Amino acid sequence: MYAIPSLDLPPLGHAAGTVRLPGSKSISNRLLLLAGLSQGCTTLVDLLDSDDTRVMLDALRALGCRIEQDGRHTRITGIAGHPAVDRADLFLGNAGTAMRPLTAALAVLAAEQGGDYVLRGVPRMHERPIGDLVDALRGLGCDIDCTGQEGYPPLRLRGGSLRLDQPVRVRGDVSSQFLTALLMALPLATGQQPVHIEVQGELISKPYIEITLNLLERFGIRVERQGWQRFTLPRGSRYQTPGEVHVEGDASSASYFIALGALAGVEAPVRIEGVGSASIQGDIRFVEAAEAMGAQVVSGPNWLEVRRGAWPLKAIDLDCNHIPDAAMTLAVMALYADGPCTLRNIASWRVKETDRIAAMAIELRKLGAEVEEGADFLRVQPLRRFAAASIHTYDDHRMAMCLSLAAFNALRDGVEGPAVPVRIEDPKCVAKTFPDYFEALFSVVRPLSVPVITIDGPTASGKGTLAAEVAARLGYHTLDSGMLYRVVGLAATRAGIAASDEAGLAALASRLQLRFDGTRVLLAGEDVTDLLREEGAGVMASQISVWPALRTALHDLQCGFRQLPGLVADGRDMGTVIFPQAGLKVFLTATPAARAERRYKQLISKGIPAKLDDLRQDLEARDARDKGRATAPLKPAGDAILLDNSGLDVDASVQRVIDWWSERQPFGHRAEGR
Ligand SMILES: Nc1ncnc2c1ncn2[C@@H]1O[C@H](COP(=O)(O)OP(=O)(O)OP(=O)(O)O)[C@@H](O)[C@H]1O
Ligand SMILES: Nc1ccn([C@@H]2O[C@H](COP(=O)(O)O)[C@@H](O)[C@H]2O)c(=O)n1
Repeated sequence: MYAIPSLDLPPLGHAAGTVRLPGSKSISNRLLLLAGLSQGCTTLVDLLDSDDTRVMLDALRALGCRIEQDGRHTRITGIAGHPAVDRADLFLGNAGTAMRPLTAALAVLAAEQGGDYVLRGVPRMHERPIGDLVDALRGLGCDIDCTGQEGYPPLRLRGGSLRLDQPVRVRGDVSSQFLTALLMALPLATGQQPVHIEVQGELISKPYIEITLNLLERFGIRVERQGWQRFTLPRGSRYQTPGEVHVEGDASSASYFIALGALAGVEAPVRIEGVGSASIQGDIRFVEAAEAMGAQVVSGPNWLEVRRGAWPLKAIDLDCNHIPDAAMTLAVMALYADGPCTLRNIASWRVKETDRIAAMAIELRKLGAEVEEGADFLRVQPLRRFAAASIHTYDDHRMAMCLSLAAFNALRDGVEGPAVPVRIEDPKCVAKTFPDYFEALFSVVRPLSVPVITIDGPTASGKGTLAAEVAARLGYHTLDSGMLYRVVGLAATRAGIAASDEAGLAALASRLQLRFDGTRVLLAGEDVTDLLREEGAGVMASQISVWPALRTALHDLQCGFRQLPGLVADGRDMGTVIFPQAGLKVFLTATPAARAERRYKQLISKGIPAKLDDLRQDLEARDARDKGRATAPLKPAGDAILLDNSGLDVDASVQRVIDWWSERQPFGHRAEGR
């Protein structure tokens, strides 16, 4: 996950390959609550691991459920309808799928068994209406206080007396989650008689109710329904664990990769695993909308393969009531259409993680699009000239994931102006449902060009430290090229290959069994990181790095580090030889005295004995050899910026480089958090 203030997506090209989806959020949180209320142990396989499921798990633990997690399996021992505590203060973040059903379940439990429960969340959760559910529960006899603003969380649930002679009445035209909450909670009240629910108004998002009914049935609760207006929970309904349940992939999350296939699956399809034609999720019908726009889709029970069909995409005018979450993806696909796209019946977007109609209109306009917004619709004109935009994401995972699709602007035929990057602010908001979304995206797209920053300079000038910090700030990969020469030196010593044997060293380099595990370097499976950092390894590296054949043998390996979303490479010839097209080249220096002093402190702090004078002599000898060699000598690239950090600390050096990089981006000032 990219826990950085913003993530820059360079213009992206064709896509191909396989993505495995995380578990469905809607199914995960429903299953968790049902398992938590059941008697006995339920094993959930492939449960979504995200912010929203974590708050639900925490709440269940607080109520007395035993939870064990082991790889793909989550085992929940339920409370059999009897919480271990009669008081709890539960924090539910911004998870509507936790807040609504827990409100209903705990309100009923508090009324039946006594109790005092507080449910709260992040500030946005306290702006998301829950009044219709509270009214329904109050009508049932539950005692509920809205402790902030009436009709919104936080809520305090403390007792009451259930009145079951009348049907429970709930509005269905704002959010179907209120009905879902009642359906999941009211089996708790069926001890003496059946319980009836009457929906007032036209029920929206019916597919989500179908998921609820399907999962209730797996837990032994057969709801009788008359149309979509009246539901009956039979007398004596009891949650019975089905034992093991597999959580299918998230169909809303699939929408981004379905769109990806429609936009960029040109030479090969994008394969999506975890969800398919047998899905019980309503958002699987996003496939039909994508097909209407021209996508070519083939499917199996739990997989989809999508490739580009019509191009540009075909404009649509669609009632999106049946796919409220996935429909957001259509708003960005509309930029690539052959005419205006109209998405109708999307009023529920206004009460989601943010007001999604307003947010989508604002952000699409930043890209240059003409957008018309109404109370319950959005009309988006296709875009010929994309502007580089810094996309605000409103703490809304779907805004981040949808708008990432704007980075495919170079693929639009007849697009005017240059291909532009897209900046996604607060990219970690995807943690709500798809923590590794950007990693998954990067694994299947081919970039037009991956941004590179090079940092070259003499020994102990701080290149590695600077490169690592800059990369961490930007979410980029790193290449410590000196490490590659060091590892060849170590392998050569072990294999008895002399430092003078150019051909032997080159052959050795091309068959190295190297693996990187975070910052650790594994040579034929052995972790040699600490050995490589020794000064002797640096001196050996400097001796062998003079050989052109060895440098050639390592060339492609180094280029392979250039991966999305970007690379910071440090060494001696990064800017001059390996990445001559880098977007920013820094030549980092410091006085020999400063460098020797730093290296001395570095070694001493690791408990390695060292003498300052010897270190200075060694590094000056190494500099001379690196500068004096015929091939790829140490020198600044013609277009490098010189940075002498003798008097700058690490933070100041990092800030300089970030500022230089930001100046070269088309977004204005870098977003530094919100
Ligand atoms: N600006 C700085 N001010 C003070 N100390 C620094 C600065 N930059 C780096 N250092 C320290 O200097 C030491 C050497 O830094 P680092 O290992 O990053 O250098 P390097 O140029 O990558 O070295 P080498 O070429 O040997 O790989 C480290 O202990 C690091 O913390
Ligand atoms: N791009 C590079 C990087 C390093 N070298 C040689 O390796 C030696 C060790 O490098 P460190 O950065 O890890 O200290 C260095 O002295 C160079 O001789 C190189 O040639 N090209």
